[in-house]
Amino acid sequence: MAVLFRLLSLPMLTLAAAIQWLLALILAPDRVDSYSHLWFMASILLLNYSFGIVFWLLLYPLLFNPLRHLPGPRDIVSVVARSLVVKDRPSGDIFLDLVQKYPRQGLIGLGFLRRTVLVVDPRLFADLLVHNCYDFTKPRKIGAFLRLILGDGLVTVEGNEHKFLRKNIMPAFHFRHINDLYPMMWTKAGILTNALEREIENEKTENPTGLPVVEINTWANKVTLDIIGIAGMGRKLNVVERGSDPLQDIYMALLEPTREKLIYGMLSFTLGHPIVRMLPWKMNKLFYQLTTSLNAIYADMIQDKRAAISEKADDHFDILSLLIKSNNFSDEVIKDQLLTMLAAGHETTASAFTWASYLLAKHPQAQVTLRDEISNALPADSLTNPPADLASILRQLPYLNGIIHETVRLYPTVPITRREAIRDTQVGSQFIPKGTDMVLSIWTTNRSPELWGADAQDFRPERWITDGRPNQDGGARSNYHFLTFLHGPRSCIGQEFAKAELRCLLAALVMSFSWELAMDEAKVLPRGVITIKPEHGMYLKLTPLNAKQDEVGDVGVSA
Ligand code: HEM
Repeated sequence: MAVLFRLLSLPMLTLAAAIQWLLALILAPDRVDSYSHLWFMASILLLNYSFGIVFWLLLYPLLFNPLRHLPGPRDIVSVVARSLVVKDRPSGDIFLDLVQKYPRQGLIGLGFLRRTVLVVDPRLFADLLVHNCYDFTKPRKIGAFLRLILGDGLVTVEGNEHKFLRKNIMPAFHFRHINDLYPMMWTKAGILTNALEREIENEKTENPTGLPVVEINTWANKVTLDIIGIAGMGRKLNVVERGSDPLQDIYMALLEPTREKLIYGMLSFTLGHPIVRMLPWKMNKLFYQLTTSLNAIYADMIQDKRAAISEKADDHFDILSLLIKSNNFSDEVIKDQLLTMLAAGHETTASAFTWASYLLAKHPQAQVTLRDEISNALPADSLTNPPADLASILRQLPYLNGIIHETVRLYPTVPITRREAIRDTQVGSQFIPKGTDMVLSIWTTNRSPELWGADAQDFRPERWITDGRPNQDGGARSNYHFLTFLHGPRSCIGQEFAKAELRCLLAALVMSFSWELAMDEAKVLPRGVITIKPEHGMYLKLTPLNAKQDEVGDVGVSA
């Protein structure tokens, strides 16, 4: 099949036309001379290309494609592209509709040419994500787009380069190391609640008759950036206290899900970014400027860190120190890892925190239950005076952990992922030819009634609790029914880090405020090119529970 693809590709058809023209010149020069050479060549090219078009658009999909028997829609604009720009409903729901339309299928074929496959049966995920993991890579067009923002970091590199990097970065995400980060995360959570109280006070002063309302997603981005700033680079960014930071401004501008950005992402995924980059479109300039600024900021940070390490003024165990001290990587490679860690490590968790606040606003009783659980487990002054075993207390709280897992089940920050087969391979008993685009809808799997039962779409933190203790599978029959962090060698390296952050942030928030939604619920729509966040922000009315707490001190990390 791979040979067929190569033989009938555009360059090969062009080469064949050139060879036919030469042969004609040698074998029948008189007949060729009776036409203009240009006209003759154009006719041969047209003939070859027409054959290519008939083959690829008709013969291949109907007679030769090994995926032709798969059930599924044969639309010209694939559902994958349409899902990015769908209006008024979550993009992931389009795949849920599809799975309902083609019930009990392991694989669903997509698009007219049947070059894309939606993997539905969780038993097949193991082949894609674990057993034959390195037979698949991120699709080239998507990889090129991701590289704009994430550089050649852990998310975008492939094969042996990926194995080597992952092994070297893994120690920063070790269980013990995450445990050591809890006090810092807790302090940052306290700083956030103080900042929120101040914002509410300011709003009350400025507008005494109005309702003090807070847009929580922006605050979530600030606090998670502060946390990854320390864990990733040993840097105190202090965005929550300072109100803004160039890094935060750049990430907001890059990842804010506007319609124009969604269309830009969709076109880059379908046509390829090199083509989109040639269009006279202000988005190209914007992306270029933002990513150039990011690269410059990280290059400076690496210089500073190298200087601190060589002066022995750095005893941190952050990701940047770890990579520099390993002596395995150039500054360029390290910069790309920072690009990846900072983006993958703050926006994702910020979004999960935002969705958890939303779900708790919609379910006031769950908020009360969580508050009771936290106040029974932690002393009242614990925001300023945390217990020594904070990490183990928070890790064992059933309702807190249930809320976190249920939130990321219903709102997986990365709702869809794709892979391209880089060689002929197999998923279950289905032969997958090289070049096939495999789609995994995390959103659909996590919300599937077949896998999670009739209440799959409901918010039920209790499904993550067994005999009063947190469980890890939500009562599902297989790990593969919960895909939020994926599985296997390309699973999320930061999942325990994210859960630790969410435990601290949610516990601190629920200890300090009660809250309700302060916007029209119809406007709460998850949207984004790579990760999802609320398209119109998340406005909450927060009511402080206690008198203002003492200012929370800063963490002992030097810049
Ligand atoms: C709720 C929060 C998070 C969610 C839902 C999430 C989800 C994911 C998913 C689905 C992937 C696989 C993407 C793919 O292959 O298509 C992934 C990979 C990754 N995540 Fe996360 N993530 C979260 C938080 C974090 C954090 C906090 C960090 C770092 C501090 C992080 C770092 C990474 C990295 C480096 C990869 C690439 C791993 C590899 O390919 O080896 N993530 N994440």
